[in-house]
Amino acid sequence: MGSTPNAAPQPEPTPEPASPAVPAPHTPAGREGLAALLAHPERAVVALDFDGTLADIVPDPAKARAHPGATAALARLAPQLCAVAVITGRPAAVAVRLGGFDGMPGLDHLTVLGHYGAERWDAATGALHAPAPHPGIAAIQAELPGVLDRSGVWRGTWVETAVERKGGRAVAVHTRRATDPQHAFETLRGPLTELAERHGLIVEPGRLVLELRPPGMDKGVALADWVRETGATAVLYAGDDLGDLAAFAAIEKLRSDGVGGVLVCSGSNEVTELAERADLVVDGPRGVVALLSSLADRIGSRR
Ligand SMILES: O=P(O)(O)OC[C@H]1O[C@H](O[C@H]2O[C@H](CO)[C@@H](O)[C@H](O)[C@H]2O)[C@H](O)[C@@H](O)[C@@H]1O
Repeated sequence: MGSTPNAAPQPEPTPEPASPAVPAPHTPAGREGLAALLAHPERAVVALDFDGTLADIVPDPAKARAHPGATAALARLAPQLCAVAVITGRPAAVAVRLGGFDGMPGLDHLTVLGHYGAERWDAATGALHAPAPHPGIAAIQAELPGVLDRSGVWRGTWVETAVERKGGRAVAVHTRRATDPQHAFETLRGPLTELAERHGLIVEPGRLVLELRPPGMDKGVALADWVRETGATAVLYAGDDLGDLAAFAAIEKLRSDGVGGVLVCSGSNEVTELAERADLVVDGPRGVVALLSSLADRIGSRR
């Protein structure tokens, strides 16, 4: 048997692209937290914010969706960890729908803590636990048109789409589509704070949004309770907005109690406070997907 003289030369097989390394935190505490997570992933948890972290920011909140690849990356990582959660200002059911989480293989034990932790949805049971609406919300909805009208900050078109009703449990006033979004945000902040306080509510400022919601819960309380419930020895949290600072503070506290922690900022030019406190800054939701994928690859390669 000789070789076939006229056979076309076979191309060299293309090597599998090497999976990118897990990005290194720039702080010693973050490196320690990541080392703890990688040493015992089965005892580690990952929690993520939704808008701006798992989903790109878009002008219409109803049109937000998980960044392409985000849900799949989380689903690949989740079975290798003790637990994963999404902690969001959205109603839990809305985040589940926008994220495409329900029924996603790999996310069968996902927990979604909505309304800053006041609501809870568990993929394992499909059950949604939500408190009764705060009575102040109905009063606010009635007074809000007058307050917005008196502020005089819009040009007639955006105000109809500025109010997000959030299932009757909170009201978010968005200024992203105003003629001058930052000016509208600053002009509305005082009157909306006065309105909220008069009805026993608080104002949660976010990325060109002022949310009027019940007090008594925040992402820090929600994250700390959930981490305690899982018994995790390491936790990574990723967020992008001011509401995520409470979760960062909770991780700093957990670290002082001996739990490894990694603070990840999904970077943007709209909010700088998180980047200043984070152990690792990634390039928005795209960077979060890359981080989740690199963790899934790294942990998976050792099994
Ligand atoms: O905790 P999160 O998951 O970050 O949710 C916080 C608020 O995010 C949403 O608003 C933001 O995303 C919108 C869609 O991209 C964008 O239009 C808006 O400017 C952002 O502030 C959401 O609409 C709010 O209800 C959430 O409370």
